[in-house]
Amino acid sequence: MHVLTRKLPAIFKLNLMSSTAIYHHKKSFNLENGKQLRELRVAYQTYGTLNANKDNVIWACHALTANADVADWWKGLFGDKYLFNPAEHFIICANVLGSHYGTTSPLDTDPVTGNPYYLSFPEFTIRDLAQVHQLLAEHLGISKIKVLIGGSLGGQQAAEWAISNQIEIENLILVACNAYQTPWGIAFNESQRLAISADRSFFSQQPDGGMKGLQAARSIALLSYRTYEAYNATQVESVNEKTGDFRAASYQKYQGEKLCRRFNAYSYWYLTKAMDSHNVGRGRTSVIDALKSIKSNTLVIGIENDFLFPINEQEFLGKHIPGAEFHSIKSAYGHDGFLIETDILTNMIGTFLKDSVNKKIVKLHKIA
Ligand SMILES: CC(=O)SCCNC(=O)CCNC(=O)[C@H](O)C(C)(C)COP(=O)(O)OP(=O)(O)OC[C@H]1O[C@@H](n2cnc3c(N)ncnc32)[C@H](O)[C@@H]1OP(=O)(O)O
Ligand SMILES: N[C@@H](CCO)C(=O)O
Repeated sequence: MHVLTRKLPAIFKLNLMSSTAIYHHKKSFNLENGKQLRELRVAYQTYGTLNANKDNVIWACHALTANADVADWWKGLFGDKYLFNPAEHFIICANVLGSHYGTTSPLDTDPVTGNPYYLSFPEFTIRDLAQVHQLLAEHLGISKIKVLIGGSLGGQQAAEWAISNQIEIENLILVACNAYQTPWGIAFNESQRLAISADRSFFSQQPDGGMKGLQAARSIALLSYRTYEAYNATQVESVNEKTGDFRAASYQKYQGEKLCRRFNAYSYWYLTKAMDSHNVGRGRTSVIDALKSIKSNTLVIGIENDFLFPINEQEFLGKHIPGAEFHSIKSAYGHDGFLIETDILTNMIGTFLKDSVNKKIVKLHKIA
């Protein structure tokens, strides 16, 4: 199978209007669990220019398998002709800790042993991912973010970062995410890790170890990202005569292979564990108190038929984040709709940001 022999992907497809950079954090990075990474490298991409007032920063946090090139994976919302465009904004997106698209990951060499980490990479949490964003912001001299946005695992990071209150975040946009990972979400992730660990090559500690397992993991994950309706709309057979070789089966295999062409099982393993760790209440008085501490103007968007992060999870965020607006959208795609329904997101977010500017003007008038 080609999935077992394929080389790891090139780190980035370069985007012409953007610039890609690496931040080398010169000190050790302390993880929430008390462990340390002696070296930390963060790959990030910027688009546009920071203005003189340093108040045009749009920071996007990516989901499980994406990378720093937000104009590629969130095209329609980010890019030249879109709501978040480089002519107006200074857009930043960093590849998360543990992902191999340029940031320190299990495929890197452990400076202590001189060998690649693979399964000796320390576990990390969503809070650690947010802390890495904070370090990058400090390195870039950014003390105010106009809009912090993320969907799914990206939204989890954005929520954690906002709660940490280390940087001013004027507007926070949380899409298809939650305040803590539910038993349902953890069960999906564990099932995917079971698939990976059933592939004994995962323990070979090679860059392409666990690829058959990763293929199965993506197939399981896809069921949580999509819907019954979507499969009926796209994978239904045109004839009744078949007893095998079904389209839906080939789709699952293909989607698994497609991920294996651009991802690795070790990053996937650690990132799903980070997702499981998500709980904004950990070490704080409660989940609700943590949400109540958010100071940003917040928009929460949920997808009505999101099977993985059901809409009640976003309603909960909207209810407990002070002054938050909550909206729901319909998407045939279910959870993955957050990556695809960019026209709806553009309208919703555009209106929210305009209203937020108007509210600010009214507030200033009142003060004057
Ligand atoms: C460096 C990089 O690679 S950038 C990384 C890009 N990805 C990310 O950032 C992660 C976020 N993105 C995603 O999760 C996804 O791309 C999404 C959700 C946005 C869209 O998912 P897609 O897989 O593109 O869409 P969809 O589910 O409609 O599947 C279409 C694909 O399945 C194939 N397909 C459809 N039906 C079948 C079938 N019955 N059998 C086999 N293949 C099938 C199509 O030919 C198409 O193939 P292609 O992707 O090679 O063109
Ligand atoms: N489809 C997304 C995961 C769902 O949030 C990704 O591959 O990053």
